[in-house]
Amino acid sequence: MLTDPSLLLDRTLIGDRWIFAHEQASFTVTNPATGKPLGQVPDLDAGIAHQAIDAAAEAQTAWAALTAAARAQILHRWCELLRANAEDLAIILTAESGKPLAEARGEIAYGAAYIQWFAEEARRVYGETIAAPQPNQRLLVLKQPIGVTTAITPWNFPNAMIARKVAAALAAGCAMVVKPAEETPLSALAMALLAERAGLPAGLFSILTSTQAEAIGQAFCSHPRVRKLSFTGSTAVGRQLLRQGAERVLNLSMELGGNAPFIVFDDADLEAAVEGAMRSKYRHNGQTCVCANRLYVQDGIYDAFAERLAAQVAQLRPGNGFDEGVTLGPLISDRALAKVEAQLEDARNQGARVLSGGQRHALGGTFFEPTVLTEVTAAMRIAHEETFGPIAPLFRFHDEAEVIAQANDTEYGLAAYFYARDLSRVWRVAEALEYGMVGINTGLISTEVAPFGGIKQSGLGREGGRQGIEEYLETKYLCMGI
Ligand SMILES: NC(=O)C1=CN([C@@H]2O[C@H](COP(=O)(O)OP(=O)(O)OC[C@H]3O[C@@H](n4cnc5c(N)ncnc54)[C@H](OP(=O)(O)O)[C@@H]3O)[C@@H](O)[C@H]2O)C=CC1
Ligand SMILES: O=C(O)CCCC(=O)O
Repeated sequence: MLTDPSLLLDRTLIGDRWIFAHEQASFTVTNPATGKPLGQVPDLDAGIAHQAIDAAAEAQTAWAALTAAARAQILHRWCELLRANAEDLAIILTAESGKPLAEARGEIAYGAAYIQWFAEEARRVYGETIAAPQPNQRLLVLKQPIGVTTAITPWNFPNAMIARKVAAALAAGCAMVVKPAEETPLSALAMALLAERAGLPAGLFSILTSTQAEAIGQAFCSHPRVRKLSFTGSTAVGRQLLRQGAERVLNLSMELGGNAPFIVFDDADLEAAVEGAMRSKYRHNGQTCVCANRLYVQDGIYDAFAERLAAQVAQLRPGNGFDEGVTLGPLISDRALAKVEAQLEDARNQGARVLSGGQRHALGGTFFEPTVLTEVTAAMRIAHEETFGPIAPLFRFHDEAEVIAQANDTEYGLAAYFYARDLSRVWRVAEALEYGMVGINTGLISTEVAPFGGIKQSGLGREGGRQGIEEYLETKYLCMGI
């Protein structure tokens, strides 16, 4: 099935050494759509994490000493290889994540775009001079790479979440050791192989395939050479890593959970709002941190919106991501399925009405019917918890102040969306929403050129945009007497 079968790996790269699954403990990667095994990868422990970090420390100094242009050249080559092998990478990604092939192709393009972006940004790292308070002083600010960095990434974007961390780190002159999610290590391994083929020196990008997430997290937080940890995943694990990192005052970037409100005002373009809701809610079957989680619709168009949304949702086709016409894959795990079912049951018990879907899909496994719920209220679990699944709960609201208060009534602050045409309202609402990212009359906000990240308990720091490389740079002030 793959044009280049060597991209499907049963070994991982630690420093300059490829470690094979058969050499030691290993684990099986399965296709969530079929439950069938895809292969074995090494199950590495904290001891190997230390080795990877030591190798990173050894390689990083020489890497940082290269010119930005030289680092950029290797990143550009890596990006070209990702693009040249895009179809194979998308196939691997669909197989391990369940994402429909068209979405997987989109993710490979998205990941490659981050690598290109940071290859370009490598040459745009600027210091500054400051007007000195004394005539015999000169004050300067330098930017220097932070050093050895680590990352822990989730299963929902097995390529792009790694790409946007490691490309920024490498561009800045850092090395990175990555622990990918246990469910989706194969995309990460293919990326590492292509980085090696692009000429990236050994040690700068190691992949720790492992089922021992907690021990690896502890190794990343405690090893004295590690200067930074960048994490994407649940808020609960993010909090734990923040606590662990506090011991060494570790530099931490956190991209955590969301509970995105999607607000439709009476004056919105109804068709556009429905289309935006479909894109935002059902991307990767609802399993992204920026997916619409709570849909607030104003009284005047509530029924029309609900009816149109349900009609669109009925067109979605769950199935194996490799099958023609499939638009929704399975949920990633039984745990994810149980969470979706529990939220749905709670909502129903408290009076929500199922307009469409509402149960496990006839396909079995972890497939769930795309669902639209009406008459949802703030008392329900679904109003407060991230769903990470294909349920669109519709809340009814009357006025702007009320919906802003409800939208902000959450510990999360990642993405928010709204549809409105009145220009004054657009500004008011955009400014009042307590979120790191706001989509206005659009359901898709992600791009490599803009800063991605959240406020409140959705995270710390930004990825992508010109801000992304800053996360991997230290600021050094020089005070010179002359
Ligand atoms: N912000 C986002 O993009 C994401 C948010 N989520 C949210 O989190 C929920 C649960 O998803 P889940 O996949 O379990 O997310 P987790 O936060 O558990 O997993 C994300 C990554 O963290 C690793 N990890 C897990 N526990 C620890 C630990 N104690 N120390 C260090 N690393 C750890 C995981 O490894 P391993 O795979 O080996 O367990 C994985 O690589 C979702 O339903 C969703 O609400 C989930 C994924 C992404
Ligand atoms: O869900 C996530 O893990 C965030 C990535 C989504 C995106 O970049 O749009």
